[in-house]
Amino acid sequence: MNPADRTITEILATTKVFAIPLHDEFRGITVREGILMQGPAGWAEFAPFTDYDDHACLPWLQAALDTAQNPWPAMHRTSIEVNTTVAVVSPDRAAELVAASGCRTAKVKVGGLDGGVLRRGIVNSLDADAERLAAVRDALGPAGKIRIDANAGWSVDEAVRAIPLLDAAAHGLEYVEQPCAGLDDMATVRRSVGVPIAADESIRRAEDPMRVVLAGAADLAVVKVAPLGGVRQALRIAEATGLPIVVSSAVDTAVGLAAGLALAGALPELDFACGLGTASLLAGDVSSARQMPTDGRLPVPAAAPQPDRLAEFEAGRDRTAYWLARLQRVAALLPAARINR
Ligand SMILES: O=C(O)CCC(=O)c1ccccc1C(=O)O
Ligand SMILES: [Mg+2]
Repeated sequence: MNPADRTITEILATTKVFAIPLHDEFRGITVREGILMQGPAGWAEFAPFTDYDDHACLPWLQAALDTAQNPWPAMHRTSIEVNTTVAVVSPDRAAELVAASGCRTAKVKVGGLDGGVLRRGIVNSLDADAERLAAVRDALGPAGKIRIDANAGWSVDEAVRAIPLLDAAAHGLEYVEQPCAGLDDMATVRRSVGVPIAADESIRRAEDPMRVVLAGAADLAVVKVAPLGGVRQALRIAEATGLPIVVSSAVDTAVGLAAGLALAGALPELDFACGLGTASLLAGDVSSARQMPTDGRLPVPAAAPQPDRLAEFEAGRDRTAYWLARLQRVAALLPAARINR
């Protein structure tokens, strides 16, 4: 075994499986689960959603191994402005969460769905979305910014109808994240509405993120460390798009959020608040060094924190077995040159 492969084997032997309850259901989940692992550069998180197949989990593992093995790249700033993230909750709850966050930007889930799962019946939920947005505007005040995320839940017609309506309800939207699934549909919506469009799933699940740019599908790119294969890889992709970047979390623990903050810190330009204010979605965390925004900002970390609270959130026997088996299957997919030379 060469030294790099030996380190990978050693890192994969340090795994701890966590399970943390969420305050409100998000993306159809109520408990966030995943694996932490430790390498020479520190702790790293591997927590692909359970609906991802093994192949789709590969970049998530490469990202974790990269974090465990290598220090962050050079930083261009010391703190990051973040949005608070509002799940599909009641208007009162949305206002309460936004007010408590201290953030000046809120990202609100819309489209009657909360995550990548398509759920039709948008006609019934549009009113609820509008009411939630009005409540968030009240809580933020006129100077605050509101962005919405439809998680690809709309057809072109639905998006073109919903966006002006929600823009009015929010008294102005900063942008709409992933209104539709397809690149051509995104481009059509982008040409048809007066609100900027951000691509998330179109970047994160794509074979080639550059197709978003070629299709004219977005004004901004949402970039997440884990699905793009690590901080360095995400940095390369972000720069290649030439678009303004919003670094976002996958509802990570303090360990995963540190990698997102490192990416945000390393970007040469960063003009929009990032989606890294997600710690408050979790009912607890693996580390006492939680990434909770102060005045809407988070510090850029020197390294991922120690998971000194892990014992409180250690997963049970069955879920631990599930995650370790999953990790083993995904590790077997690592490029051969890296694992058994
Ligand atoms: O961007 C944010 O504010 C939080 C991250 C977020 O919304 C998210 C978290 C997990 C999975 C998907 C998404 C998403 O942006 O669609
Ligand atoms: Mg999104």
